[in-house]
Order: sequence, then C-alpha cells, then structure tokens
Amino acid sequence: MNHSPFSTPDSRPPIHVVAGVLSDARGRILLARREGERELAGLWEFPGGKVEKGEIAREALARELAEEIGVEVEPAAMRPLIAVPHRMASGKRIVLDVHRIARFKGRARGLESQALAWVQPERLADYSMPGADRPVVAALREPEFCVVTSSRNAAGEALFTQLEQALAGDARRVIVRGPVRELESVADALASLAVRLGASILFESDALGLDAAMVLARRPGLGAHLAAGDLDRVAASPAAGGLLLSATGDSALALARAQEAGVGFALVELSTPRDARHEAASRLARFAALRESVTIPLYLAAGQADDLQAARAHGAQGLVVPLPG
Ligand SMILES: Nc1nc2c([nH]c(=O)n2[C@H]2C[C@H](O)[C@@H](COP(=O)(O)OP(=O)(O)OP(=O)(O)O)O2)c(=O)[nH]1
Repeated sequence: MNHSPFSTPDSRPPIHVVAGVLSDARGRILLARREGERELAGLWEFPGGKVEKGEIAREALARELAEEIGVEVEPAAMRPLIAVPHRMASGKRIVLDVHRIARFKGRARGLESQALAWVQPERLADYSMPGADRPVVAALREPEFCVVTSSRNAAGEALFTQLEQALAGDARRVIVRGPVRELESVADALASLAVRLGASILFESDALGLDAAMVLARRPGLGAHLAAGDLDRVAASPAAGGLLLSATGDSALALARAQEAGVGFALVELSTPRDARHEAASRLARFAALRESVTIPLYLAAGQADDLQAARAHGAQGLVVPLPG
C-alpha cells in the first residue's frame, strides 16, 4: 500500500528535507542556527538539509550531519520521528523528515560557522524555529494519542472513576464528549488528577456551553474542545490566552480558523472515500495535504487501517482513539 507523504494534490513534488534530533547524556537536544542571508535566517532548526538526487533519506541525513556538525551516524541509529508536509509563506513546499539519532560518534561543532545550542526539551519553545518545526517539537514533547470518551451522558463521579483508570494507564490527553451531570462537584479533583499525572482533560464547548467550558479551562490540567461555531468568539477574546484549547477540522479552512483562534492542537476527521480499497492511502494523502496548511499538532481520527507510524509519516502528532468501556 502506498503510504508516501509526497503525493499531495500539487503536481510538483515537495522538496524532501531530512533533519536529525541528537540528544546528549543530559537529555538536551541539539539545535543549529540558520546563518547568513538564506531563507529563514536567524531561526533555529534541527541540523540537516535537502536529500540529493539518488540518495535515500538516511544516507542524506548521515551526509548532512557529517558536513554540518562533524558527527558520524550509522543509518541503523536513526529512528523516524515525524515527516511534516509544510507549505512556506513563499509557497515553497517541503516535507521535513525528522529522525531521532540514537547514537553518534564525535563532538558536535558548527562546521559551517553556525551557532549550536543544546536545549532541554521543555525549553525548545524559547527558540524561534520555522513553522515546519512546530509539529516536530510537539512530536518530541506531547502525547501520541488523543483519547476521546463516548458521548453517553455521564455523571461527574462516574466520569472521575473512568478517567482515573484511563490516566493510570497511558492516556495523557483526553477529550470528554457530551454533557456531564454534576461536573462542578468533580472539576477540582479532575484538575488535580490531570496535573499530578502531567495529563490534560478537555471538555466540549458544544455540550457545556462556551462560557462554562472556558471557565472550566482556567483550571490547570483542564481545557476546552471548541465547536467550529465558537472559534471566532474565542479568537476575539483576550481571556482565552494561555488556556488549553482544541478543535476538530476536516478542511484546510476549518483548521486555519482553529489555529487562528489559538488552539493548541486539533483533531482531523476525514470522510471515508467511496473506493474502500484505497481508503488508507487516500486518507493519509488527504491528511498530508491538510497538514501542509497549518502548523498546530494534528491528531488523525483513526480509520481501521491507519497506524501510528503511517500517521506520523504523514505529519500527524498521532491518532484519536476511543476510550474503552
Ligand atoms: N535542516 C533543516 N531544515 C529545515 C528545518 N525546518 C525547515 O523549515 N527547514 C527548511 C529550511 C530550508 O528551506 C530547507 C532545508 O534545506 P537547506 O538547509 O539545504 O536550505 P538552504 O536554504 O540552505 O538551501 P538552498 O535552497 O539555499 O540551497 O528546509 C529544520 O528543522 N532543519
């Protein structure tokens, strides 16, 4: 099955760029500054560059890392992290194909007179990076799965028990669908549970009403999942700054509006094409085309044939998964 992230509607293929995430013994990540008069000069990036004709991605990355920072990396030490299809403001299209580097030989130094910085993952946001790198930083720092509860009408206590179990497992980002009875009585407990476990729990503005959802989202650990009709009001509201917000989109326009409103991530739900034989490949190609137009992390609502690796290879932060039970 064709899982290529390079088949998007534009006829000219995007430029394939490879980049590496190198870590030191303290878990810090290496960034390099783009110097000179080049496009995006002054911004920080993951070391790498364009794949040349006849090269495969890993060869190109090994070459770039040797040329730019003087380290030797074997292809077997490279693990795909995410490949981000991205359209720059200039209209230039790239796929930023990023690999984690499990081990390397040599001491990294800027062989092209570029500044280097070793940065703690939680400090990456302090460095200005190109738009294509936002999903990469998210892939390094944020959860791979977004868990969504069923929209069955829940009661606060039952929801708390359900989420306590989910968070005791792997779930770190949960969207609660539908209305919740007596939510106020468990809101503080849910917030402290989320904070304690480094998780977040978001409530639908559709189900709670926008004002109530935004008040709830002021608690650390909680957030609001915005209905499309609420995005404009939130975009115009200074009170929304700093809150954890998300949205769902199925078009470039809807996702752009969500990004504009300041959401931290979005879910992408794609309709199923008629020809089921090509479903997985065509969904992923359509997803990649949407991915090009925004920089917020995107979770793909999973069709049966999608897997995390294929989604990541098309620029997804991860998959939307239903909460069991
Ligand atoms: N290496 C690297 N490139 C990135 C990142 N993010 C990002 O948008 N890019 C872009 C910048 C460039 O357009 C392209 C990398 O190609 P390059 O480093 O060979 O770019 P360049 O501008 O020097 O190339 P040229 O066209 O002048 O030959 O990918 C990143 O994190 N690492």
